[in-house]
Amino acid sequence: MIEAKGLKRSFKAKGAKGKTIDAVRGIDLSVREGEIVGFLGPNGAGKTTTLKMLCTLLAPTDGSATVVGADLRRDPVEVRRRIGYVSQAGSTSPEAKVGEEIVSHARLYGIDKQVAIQRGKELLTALDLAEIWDRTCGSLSGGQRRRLDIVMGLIHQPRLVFLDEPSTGLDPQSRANLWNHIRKLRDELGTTVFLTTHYMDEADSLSDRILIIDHGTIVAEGTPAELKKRVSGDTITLTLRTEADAVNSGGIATRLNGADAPVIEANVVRFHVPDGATALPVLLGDLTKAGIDAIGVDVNRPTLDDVFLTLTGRSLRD
Ligand SMILES: Nc1ncnc2c1ncn2[C@@H]1O[C@H](COP(=O)(O)OP(=O)(O)OP(=O)(O)O)[C@@H](O)[C@H]1O
Repeated sequence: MIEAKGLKRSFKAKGAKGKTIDAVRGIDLSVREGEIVGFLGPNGAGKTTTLKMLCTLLAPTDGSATVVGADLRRDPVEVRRRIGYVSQAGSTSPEAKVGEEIVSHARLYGIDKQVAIQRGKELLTALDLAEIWDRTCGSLSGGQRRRLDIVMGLIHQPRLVFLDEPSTGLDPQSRANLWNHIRKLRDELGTTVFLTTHYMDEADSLSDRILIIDHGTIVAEGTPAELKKRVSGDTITLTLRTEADAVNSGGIATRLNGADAPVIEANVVRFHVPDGATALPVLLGDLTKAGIDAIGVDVNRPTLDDVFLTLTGRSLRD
């Protein structure tokens, strides 16, 4: 669906003569049919610039790409026909009726009015919006409007859709609902989805594969589970009855396969193991054998923020 090599985009910095900002510094990326790929990075990392290049809205300074089989530089018109693009700002005007917006948008792609009405109604139903055809766009909730934006982006049946920060501004319930609908689109229509986000929970729960971008460069890629495995493993936190038990437990913990040096604070012991789920029964067995009674145990899996922190030394939240 996407094959990009050395994509680069620089901007002239305002006010500073001759100075340039390297927003995207030569990235390679590849997206397979049917995948949901999340492009995750902090503000200013280069996500929107990359997306706009792939959607033909911004010319690359260097590099090349094929998008749904069409060459980005030589055949941008064909790329545009084959993709859907849902911008952060959305594409509906508040006073227009939903049905009219859908039909006039479809007409831009040369779609016959009757076909547009039929497809529009099917897509609205698929996104749980069956009843809104005659409503004005401005009367919809934030979550409904985002889903309507997606309907507009899909009206010409693209095989690949780009979503720029799809859930920005939505409450937690509407975000989770939107994610379910995006997954359903992929499952039922087979639409490939490429989305940008700076929310790690969005990337984590929605993406089959994540590309992490920082300062215009892709710093890691993989499934959410693969990326988290790159962090020093799971954290086990043991709470014991006494400080002496904590010291003894620390000694037992170091004998676990792949465990790092434990940090002991009063009656709490904290350390990392490659896989908490397999280490825990062994640890609890060893503690029982030593006559030590743990009063609390927690296993925490790394988050994508831990991944970003390990890779860049900064938090995604900063
Ligand atoms: N038209 C422009 N002129 C000058 N600089 C720009 C322009 N567009 C983007 N930049 C700069 O390029 C860098 C990357 O911006 P971009 O919008 O791609 O980041 P982003 O990861 O999408 O961030 P956000 O999450 O805030 O949307 C930033 O430093 C930004 O200030």
